[in-house]
Amino acid sequence: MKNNEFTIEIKNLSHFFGEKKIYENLNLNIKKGSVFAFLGKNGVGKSTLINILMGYIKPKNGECLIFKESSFNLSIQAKEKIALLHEGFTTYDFMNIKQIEQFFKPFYPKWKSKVFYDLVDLMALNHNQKISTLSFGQKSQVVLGLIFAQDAELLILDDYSMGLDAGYRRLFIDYLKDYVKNSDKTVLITSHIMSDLVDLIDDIAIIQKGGDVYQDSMKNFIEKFRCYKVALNEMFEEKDIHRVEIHKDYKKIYTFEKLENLKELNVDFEDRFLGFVGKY
Ligand SMILES: Nc1ncnc2c1ncn2[C@@H]1O[C@H](COP(=O)(O)OP(=O)(O)OP(=O)(O)O)[C@@H](O)[C@H]1O
Repeated sequence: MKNNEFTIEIKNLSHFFGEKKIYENLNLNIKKGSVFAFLGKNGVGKSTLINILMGYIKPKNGECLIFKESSFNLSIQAKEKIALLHEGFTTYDFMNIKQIEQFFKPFYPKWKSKVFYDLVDLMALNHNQKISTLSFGQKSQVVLGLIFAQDAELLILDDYSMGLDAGYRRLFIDYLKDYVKNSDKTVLITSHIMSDLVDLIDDIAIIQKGGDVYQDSMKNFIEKFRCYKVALNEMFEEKDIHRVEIHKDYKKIYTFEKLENLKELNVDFEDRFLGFVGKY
């Protein structure tokens, strides 16, 4: 983290779809130079937040600031500094690889053609191949090339992993690490693939159905949110327990408390995340 400036400020944000509450009075600050992950199960409102941040949806209440400007009314100068990868992003399918690079280039003052071709050429495709004829994963790779080539100050990646194979996903994460290293670039990321993310992320917000949001640094969450394996008949005070997971011969207790005389299990981030939000 480079300083105390915020790239994104979300203030008292509330949003509903009809009767359905997505958030109520959500407050989040995303520090300049940090990687922030917005996590949660399917359908809790991750993409909705990104839609609000990009000005596609007007929230019922509250405001979001990006580079200190209202997200609903961003200037062109601010938009030029944001690269957005949206879930289900479709490119201009009728163009070929070369044409799409040429098409995007004039919109972004800091465009880096080399970055685009470095990424795309890893697939060893002919630059004259039409986007519509690429496989789903190959399309995603072209899209990521278009995103990184923008050299944006703020990267917003909504479910970046769609369709990428394991090798390319890792390559992408390595690219992202380089992108943020020694720079003031800020990244907001949502993903369902947790194992990729742990080393990369500074801060997390875990959103739950009904709008409850947990916020902390990744480091604190991993340190403070504990898992214990205990006998089925062992009883605990409700205040000590975040979630109980019942197995055939034992149960797992997930908690922010340090429970004396119990053996803490060494679980990975994905287990902790699932212990926090529940599996189903
Ligand atoms: N325009 C809309 N009208 C009504 N409901 C909507 C609309 N857009 C989203 N929703 C609902 O709001 C909730 C949040 O949707 P959203 O797409 O933000 O979830 P998400 O966390 O990104 O999910 P996923 O992980 O599956 O991508 C869902 O229940 C969805 O059905």
